[in-house]
This record gives sequence, C-alpha cells and structure tokens, in this order.
Amino acid sequence: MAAVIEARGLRKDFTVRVRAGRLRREKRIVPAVAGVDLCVQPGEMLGYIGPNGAGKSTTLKMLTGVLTPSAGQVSVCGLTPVPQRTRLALRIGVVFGQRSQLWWDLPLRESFALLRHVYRVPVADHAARLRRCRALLDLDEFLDTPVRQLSLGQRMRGELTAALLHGPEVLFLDEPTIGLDVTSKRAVRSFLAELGAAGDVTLVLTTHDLADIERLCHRLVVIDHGRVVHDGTIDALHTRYGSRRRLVADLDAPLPPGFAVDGAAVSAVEADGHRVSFALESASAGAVVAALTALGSLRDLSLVEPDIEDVVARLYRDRPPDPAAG
Ligand SMILES: Nc1ncnc2c1ncn2[C@@H]1O[C@H](COP(=O)(O)OP(=O)(O)OP(=O)(O)O)[C@@H](O)[C@H]1O
Repeated sequence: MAAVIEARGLRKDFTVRVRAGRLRREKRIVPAVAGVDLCVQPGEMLGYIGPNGAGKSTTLKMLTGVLTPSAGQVSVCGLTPVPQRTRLALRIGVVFGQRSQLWWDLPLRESFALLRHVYRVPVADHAARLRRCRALLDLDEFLDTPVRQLSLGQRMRGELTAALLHGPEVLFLDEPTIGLDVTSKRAVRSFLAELGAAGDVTLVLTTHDLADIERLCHRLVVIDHGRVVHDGTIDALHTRYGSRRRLVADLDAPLPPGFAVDGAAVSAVEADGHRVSFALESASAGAVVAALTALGSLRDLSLVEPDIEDVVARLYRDRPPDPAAG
C-alpha cells in the first residue's frame, strides 16, 4: 500500500538574531527539525510527541504546506505540500489549537455552510458528514451561537467538524485537547477514536497529554531536538525502557524473609512492610497470587499496568544533549 505521508531527511532551520554583546546582534541557526524520516500508511493513528521546542509543530507545518522545508523530501497524499498547497488543502484537514478556520462573528452553522462553498462539497455529502459530527460531538446545543461566544471545548468540537466536512484523507491535529475540561476532552477523544476505528482517515496528532496517545494512537513517534528518538508502538516503548506490569499486594503480616517467586522481582516494600509490589518480569500474575495465597496473609491486591507517563518522562530525561547548544 502506498504511504499517505512520506518524509525523508526533512529539515527546517530558522535563522534568528541573538544579542552578542551590548550593541551587536549575530545570526544563529536554529535546527528546529533536523532530518526527520517518516512513513505513514493510510488509516494509521500516529502520535507525534516530544518535549517543548522539539520540533513537532514545525514538522506539522511542513507536512501541511505552511512552511517550506530547508532540506529533504516530503509527500502527503502524493503531493508536495508547499507548491501543491491548494490541491493538498482539499485532501487534508487541519486543527491547530491556536488558529481557527471558523468565522468569528458567524454562528457555527453558517461557518459550516461557507466551508461547503469554499471546498465545493456536494450538498448530500456535506449534510451526511455534518449529521455525523452533530451526533458524535453534541453540536446541536450551540450550532446557532456565534463562534466568539463559544467555550474552548465547544469551539474545538466546531473546529474538528470544520476540518472534516470536505472528507479529508488525513487529519492533522496539533494539541487537540489542550485546555479542555474533562468532559470535552472525553468527547473529543471518543470522537477521534471512532473516526480512527472507521479507518477512512489517517490521524496525525501532537499532544502533551499522554492520555490522548494511550486512547488513540497505535504508533508513537517521539522527537527531540528535531530528531526521531523513537518510532514504534507504545508496547515497544515499554519493552525498550523495561517497564513492567506490577502486582501490588496488601498483606496482614510482613512478607516472610526469603519469599520468592521465579521471574517476579519484589520491587518495593512500603514502610509498614505490609504492602508489597512485584515487578512481573517473566512470572505470570497468577503464579505470584498463588504463592501469596499460600502464605495465608493476603488481604487485597491489584494489577498495575506500566505507566506511559513514567516511560516518556524517562525518555525525555535520558535525552541526548542538544547538538545546537554550545
Ligand atoms: N518562526 C520561528 N522562528 C525561529 N525559531 C522558531 C520558529 N518557530 C519555531 N522555532 C524554534 O524551533 C524549535 C522547534 O519549535 P516547535 O514549535 O516546532 O516545537 P514544538 O515541539 O511544537 O514545541 P511545543 O511543544 O512547545 O509546542 C524551537 O526551538 C522554537 O523556538
């Protein structure tokens, strides 16, 4: 299957002027994206994450034709984004948190009607897509409200709809849940999950909210200092960083000295000695539970999945030094 997004050696260098002494300013090159290779198949849901300033938005801007790359090749839906920007706009949808594609003074409903004309969408297709978004994103309550009066969560639901009305093949989302309350976050996530599950649109999303990634993305690309430092599934990330499921047990008595189950490391014992945590290396949870039950002092237990926050925090902490620094 042909990739829907392909980038090879993608770079973006910004030239900035920095103070060098009291009156002097000198040019400095900021390598915002420093040679990214990316290949995305149709229907994939890709999370593109990294610490602040890693180069996520700059990559997205190059993929959507907003910024011209300094070097490298890029193709989205078979088009070269900047020179073929107008054609590309018909094939992709874009939701960038800080920019709106809605008309500020118009009610949402009218913004949607205008977008139908802008993209020349057949009436029946437009109506069907809008109906689906209205149902899934609960738009009806504020469809006749001017955009400027919408809450952030309502506006984001409007932006998502606006980005989808022309039936794009790829949807680019830059921080789609930033600043949203819990209910709106949940609504946006379920909507995107449903969209992804239907498989007719490829999703690329940047986020600092790892719950977005866990809920939505099968594949995770992590960038740092403009370079890809991980490309794979979330499971692969856990394997690479040695994250393990843990079994936490509350006991009525301290664990007897020498207690052991093959393949399960006792990783922590709390102060009172009655709560024990086992990192499950190769042992099954069942084997540990059986051994604990045999002790006769097992009161309670829970299985804790590896936490993506921990893994990503470790990945960011172990980041290589900034090649541009110094
Ligand atoms: N227009 C610009 N001019 C100069 N430098 C820029 C410009 N845009 C971005 N940069 C720099 O490029 C680097 C990457 O920025 P970018 O916005 O792509 O990062 P990001 O990963 O999206 O960060 P964040 O998570 O904070 O949004 C940063 O060092 C930033 O300061």
